[in-house]
Amino acid sequence: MSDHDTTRDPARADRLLTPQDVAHDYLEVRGLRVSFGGFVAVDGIDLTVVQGDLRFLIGPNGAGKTTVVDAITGLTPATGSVRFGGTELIGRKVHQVVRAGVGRTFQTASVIEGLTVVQNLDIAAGARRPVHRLLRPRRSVEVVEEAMETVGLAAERDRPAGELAHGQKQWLEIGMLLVQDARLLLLDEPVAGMSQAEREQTGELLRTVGRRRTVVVVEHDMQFLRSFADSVTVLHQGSVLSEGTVAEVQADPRVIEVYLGAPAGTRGA
Ligand SMILES: Nc1ncnc2c1ncn2[C@@H]1O[C@H](COP(=O)(O)OP(=O)(O)OP(=O)(O)O)[C@@H](O)[C@H]1O
Repeated sequence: MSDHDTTRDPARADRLLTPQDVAHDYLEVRGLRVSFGGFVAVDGIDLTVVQGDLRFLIGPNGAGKTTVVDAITGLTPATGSVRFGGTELIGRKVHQVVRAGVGRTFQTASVIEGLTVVQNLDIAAGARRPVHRLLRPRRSVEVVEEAMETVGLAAERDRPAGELAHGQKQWLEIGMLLVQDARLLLLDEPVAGMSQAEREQTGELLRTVGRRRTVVVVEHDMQFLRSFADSVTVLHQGSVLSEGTVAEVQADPRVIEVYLGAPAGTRGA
């Protein structure tokens, strides 16, 4: 764990889930296809991600990374199959995908700036709570407290989210996914704009969270990827170009040609 990481309690992240929650969890994408008008943005992608394998999704600008996340989460119509926890997600509405245990963050944090950390988490906890659990606030309080510890924001609980540092807002968003019982987390450029110290803390947080959840990280930051990725999928022009460990992918001539060898600006770094 990083030197900066004094407030997190990894055991708490695990206590948010029961063994039954995670028994069948893995993401299985088959033949995923998305087209906008006549333009095919995602062209028949296969992707399998298991719990405990911190997967990074990389590729040049326009490769289709965000569109894949949009398709999995129901924001963009798609064909093919996306299964998580035994549930088919294609054709489901956004709120149904959330109920199936899938959560995402966006490139720009979407916390409610005028509300405090704890209020943001409370709202997120309520969003997915089934009606029969609305009458059980104590469990919700516990879940919120545990999530706050996990993401290292317990000391900031009563601060308005708008006053948080950039990195802290991203951690709050991840906390909001934890209280929603998200078991598949899809994170779009979580360390963009962060300081080095914040990146390290975020990496450690993702490791902790990813131990018992399925986590996919869309990221351009190669240093961050080298430090924290367990495995990598490289997209190019809507298809999977390469997949493997960081070392395997970095040594793949096709990846060097279209991505790693490209000027940093075209990688969106
Ligand atoms: N709503 C849309 N309508 C039309 N084309 C779109 C739409 N959304 C994305 N695209 C196109 O689909 C392709 C894939 O875009 P996407 O945003 O998924 O790429 P990306 O790999 O996430 O890129 P970046 O690294 O720049 O975020 C691009 O050519 C993009 O212009």
